[in-house]
Amino acid sequence: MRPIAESEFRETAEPLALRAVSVEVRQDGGAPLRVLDIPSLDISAGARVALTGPSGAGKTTLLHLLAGIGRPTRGAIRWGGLDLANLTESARDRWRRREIGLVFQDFHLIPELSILDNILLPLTFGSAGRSQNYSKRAVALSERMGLPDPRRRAAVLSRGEQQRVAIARALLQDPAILLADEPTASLDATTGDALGTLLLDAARQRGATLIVVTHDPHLIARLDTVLRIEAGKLMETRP
Ligand SMILES: Nc1ncnc2c1ncn2[C@@H]1O[C@H](COP(=O)(O)OP(=O)(O)OP(=O)(O)O)[C@@H](O)[C@H]1O
Repeated sequence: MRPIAESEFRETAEPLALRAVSVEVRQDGGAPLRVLDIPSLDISAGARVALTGPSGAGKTTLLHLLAGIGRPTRGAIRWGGLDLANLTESARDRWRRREIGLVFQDFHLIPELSILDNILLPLTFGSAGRSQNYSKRAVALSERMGLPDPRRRAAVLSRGEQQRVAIARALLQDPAILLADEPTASLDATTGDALGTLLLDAARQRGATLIVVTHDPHLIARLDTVLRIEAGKLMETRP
């Protein structure tokens, strides 16, 4: 375990390599249950990847590992030269804030805060500060997402609107890595397609790596690679 130097943060996307990664959990003190088992996985920098598979297969577990949320029981998760499994929790937190735009399955919004303040939330924890530029960018993102008045509280938003706030927040700092857990799940087909376009455009313009957990066939068809997980194992890949 070691701290991380600021010089190790990257401005450009890096290839991803998993080696002998497994995750085991213990339920009610019973025997360890292996929920993820990936001998090897390589994803090139700037790739646009769909991660699919049945409920409980391990998709969210994998996405969280890639974001440095938790560590694998065994194995290496390397973004470029940086192995997340070797970092302390606080180093992983700082790395995530700098490098990752993450859309959680359950959004992680703060209900009492406005749309705008939720979009700006990552700056509260980072060193970037809440500059005028970011406020302008947050308002612009909110508009592009078709959200209502950005002063409205998150508590009163529909699920689909909350999902759009979560996506706007992930795009705020123009990250080199975009990870999204079912980002179109709460949306009708038209809005889902529009948000898919926003995510894909954001990734393309930035040259970011985009990895999306999704069951949405329209979104899957627009991504370059499909990874399928069943019972914690990678089953097939396209192309
Ligand atoms: N901390 C934990 N303790 C016990 N079981 C866990 C833990 N974390 C994950 N699991 C189990 O690991 C499996 C994979 O969960 P995960 O949330 O990654 O699945 P998923 O493919 O994202 O499912 P869904 O599509 O329903 O969101 C599930 O069976 C889940 O119950």
